[in-house]
Amino acid sequence: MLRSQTKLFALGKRQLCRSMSKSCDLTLVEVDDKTGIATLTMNKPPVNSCNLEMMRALKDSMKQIEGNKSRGIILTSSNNKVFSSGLDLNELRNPEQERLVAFWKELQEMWLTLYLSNLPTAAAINGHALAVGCVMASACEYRVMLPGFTIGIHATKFGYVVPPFIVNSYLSVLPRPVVERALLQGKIFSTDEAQQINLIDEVANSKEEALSKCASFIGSFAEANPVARALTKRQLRAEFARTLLDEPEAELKESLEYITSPLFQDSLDAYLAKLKSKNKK
Ligand SMILES: CC/C=C\CC/C=C/CC(=O)SCCNC(=O)CCNC(=O)[C@H](O)C(C)(C)COP(=O)(O)OP(=O)(O)OC[C@H]1O[C@@H](n2cnc3c(N)ncnc32)[C@H](O)[C@@H]1OP(=O)(O)O
Repeated sequence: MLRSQTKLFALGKRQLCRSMSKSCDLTLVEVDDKTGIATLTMNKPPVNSCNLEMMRALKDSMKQIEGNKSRGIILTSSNNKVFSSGLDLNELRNPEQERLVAFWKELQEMWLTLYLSNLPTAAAINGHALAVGCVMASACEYRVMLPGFTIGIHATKFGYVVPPFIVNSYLSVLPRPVVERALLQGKIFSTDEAQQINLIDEVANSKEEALSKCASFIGSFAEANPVARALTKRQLRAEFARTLLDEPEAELKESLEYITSPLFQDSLDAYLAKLKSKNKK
């Protein structure tokens, strides 16, 4: 069942099929009646930062789409400047333990749901995709990005030791030496740079074009048996998901210890202050 903060639209009929929410809709799902492809739009102003509720809405939307027998998922953003600014840093700052546990579990589950989705997945990256924003795009099978934006995992710049499943997200797209350098530098790539290293597959000049290229990619599996495709994908991806499938509690414990450490909290304070001061100048 759809959880709150998610809407399901049927594009062909242009009508709202189902809405469980009277508050802000963090995700929007539109299914194209002709192609059967679902577009999952992140819709959390101002910059699609992923707090607990956002990640839950994303996970639930993906499950809903899978349950509706759609042919594929295109992940995109309602903000034409920002695809996603990654984790909501406010969730990590002086966190309350119970919420932090729920938050981190939701990150693990949301990533597993996307990374191991039975359906073909593609990201129409119509804005900056930073940190977990980049991780979500990398978890998809195909990426189309608009020019003039940035993408990358810069966690080391704000004092975070990148956890293995995030490293693996990059490793499933990029060669190991490139991953090592990018993560250690906290490198953020321009659209052109991302295309040069194959972090993205194509560049599109508009969101419509990006969605269309993603739909063509998903359409390329028309001849594949969906069950065989899904099981083969799972087999190919299982190794990189192993830590979270087998030992989520261990990963959780390690991440929580790190997030609550003075080393990380001090770095985060400084980073957040810098982020806020940008808007006061
Ligand atoms: C714990 C680590 C786990 C694993 C390791 C690897 C993964 C890392 C985890 C993450 O994902 S941490 C998130 C890191 N993300 C960022 O550092 C992004 C920072 N944001 C930006 O660079 C910019 O906001 C932007 C390029 C995305 C968009 O720029 P612009 O359109 O100019 O918007 P503003 O900068 O004015 O932002 C509006 C508003 O939103 C606040 N904000 C932005 N990003 C975040 C965020 N990730 N979490 C919380 N809040 C965020 C920003 O401070 C502004 O707030 P005001 O109150 O000043 O309006």
